[in-house]
Amino acid sequence: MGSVTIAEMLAAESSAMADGWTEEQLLDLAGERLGRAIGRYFPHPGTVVGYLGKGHNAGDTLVALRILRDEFGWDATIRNAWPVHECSPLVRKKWDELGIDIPLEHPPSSADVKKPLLLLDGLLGTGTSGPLREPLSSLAAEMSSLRNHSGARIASVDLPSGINADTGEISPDTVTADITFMIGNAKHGLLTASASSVTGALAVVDVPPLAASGKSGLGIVSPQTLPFGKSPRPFDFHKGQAGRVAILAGSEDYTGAAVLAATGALSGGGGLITLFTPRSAHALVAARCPPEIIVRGIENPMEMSGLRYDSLVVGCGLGEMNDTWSAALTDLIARTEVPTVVDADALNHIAKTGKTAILNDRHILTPHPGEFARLAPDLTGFSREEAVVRFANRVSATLLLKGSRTLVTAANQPVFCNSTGTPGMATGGQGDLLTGVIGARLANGDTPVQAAALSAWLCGRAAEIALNERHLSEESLAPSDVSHFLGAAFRDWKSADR
Ligand SMILES: NC(=O)C1=CN([C@@H]2O[C@H](COP(=O)(O)OP(=O)(O)OC[C@H]3O[C@@H](n4cnc5c(N)ncnc54)[C@H](OP(=O)(O)O)[C@@H]3O)[C@@H](O)[C@H]2O)[C@@H](O)CC1
Ligand SMILES: Nc1ncnc2c1ncn2[C@@H]1O[C@H](COP(=O)(O)OP(=O)(O)O)[C@@H](O)[C@H]1O
Repeated sequence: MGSVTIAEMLAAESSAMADGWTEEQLLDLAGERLGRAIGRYFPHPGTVVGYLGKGHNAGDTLVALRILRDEFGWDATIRNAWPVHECSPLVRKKWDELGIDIPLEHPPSSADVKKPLLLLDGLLGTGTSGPLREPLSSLAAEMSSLRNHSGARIASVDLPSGINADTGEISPDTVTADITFMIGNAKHGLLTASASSVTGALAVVDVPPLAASGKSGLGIVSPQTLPFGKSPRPFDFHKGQAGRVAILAGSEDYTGAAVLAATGALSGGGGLITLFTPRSAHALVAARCPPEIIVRGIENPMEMSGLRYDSLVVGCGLGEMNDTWSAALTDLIARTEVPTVVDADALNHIAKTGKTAILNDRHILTPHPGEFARLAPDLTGFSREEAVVRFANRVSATLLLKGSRTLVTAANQPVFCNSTGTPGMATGGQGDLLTGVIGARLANGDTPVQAAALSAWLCGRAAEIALNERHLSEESLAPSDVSHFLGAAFRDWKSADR
């Protein structure tokens, strides 16, 4: 499903109203679902402060505050830009229903509130016109200061106040959110690369009467919008059906990359995982691998030919290769008959040898921006969205371009933006784990685009869940922590609980 423009969102609202929905029913439904989505995302209740403008975005926020207080145990309070009598009639009604008579007159003092402190940005929604004006810009600055100096987190309602939700253009005072809960549909401008610095992670709050399919070629990876990967395994399922994953990874210098890829394949649902690694690294890799992984030391990747597997993963931690390994790796990638994830040093190998002609629709390429620039130096002047489309069409492969807003596409397909993840993932090894998860999903029969999109979502979600553990922080989060929470991420995908 493509993301929507504001005009398409308003058309969806008109169509819902033509079907008999009232404005208030839509706002109540949106606000209640929003409140529950926030309550699940921030599972430890503390103090939540709703920052209110005067439009319906404030109305959604008021309803969500009620849900967070009554169903999730948060202390709820309000900071308002305008006196209640200047707000829209529906906002006044929702304010009454919340029953908070006295809003905060000063910024919440982090010393006096129950922690954690969560700020809901309900200053502006789709009724935004131009850059933030007073009194909203002062409240936006206050939120920013609380985030930067007092450990507050910010959840934006529908969009970060100050952004243009059609173009992604950011005005100077735009609120910087940790996560943005988009009401009903993903908003086109919020998926653009420039917007990710203020939206944070993204979530879609499912509001069925407002669901619309936009004309944009940009979609979002979320359980609300993608209809696969939700069914339980059949009761008589066996490991052969979960698939055999073969991984060619590691070297004396990079043993961990191989271990993480294998761990990703295991936690991602692979049935039988065999890790092939240079013989010189075998003892070290085997000692660090989970016991479920079969580890084979090889002298030459040609030893893998003729073996039976359902997906192949190549590249993590292979390092610099001699001529024999280079030639064999090219051969393995070119001749593969199963879906094959090409990552890290295998991508560098293709860039160095210029052999992009060996790529086809069986390949899933997973470059980070540096690797992508090496593969496609001529595309550096294009936006990320434009560059992935051009490159995927050029090589006919599936492409996952990593980043805070990871993109997934394939030849002649829409571009999907991942919605999960956190800056805590900026640590070496997160990509190796992801590669292994993709290998497992492919072995389970997902299409290349499904496997890449779901795996990016799962790794990002697992990282978010890990950060709710009190002993972890953005600074301390490691790929091995993320792997521990892949199971919880699968549960959230299946139940669309994020
Ligand atoms: N669409 C749907 O189906 C549903 C939508 N829903 C929700 O409603 C939200 C949209 O609500 P909305 O239309 O009331 O607009 P919203 O942004 O809250 O306020 C606009 C007010 O702000 C002001 N203002 C504008 N720009 C400004 C600026 N730069 N700086 C300062 N002030 C500025 C402007 O005041 P004015 O300038 O006109 O005096 C205007 O009065 C939407 O995002 C979603 O959350 C849900 O309830 C479910 C159904
Ligand atoms: N700020 C961020 N927000 C969300 N995801 C991130 C962020 N930074 C990194 N990631 C994710 O972490 C992974 C890093 O991969 P990569 O750079 O290949 O690491 P490595 O090669 O060291 O394993 C990618 O999946 C990327 O999308």
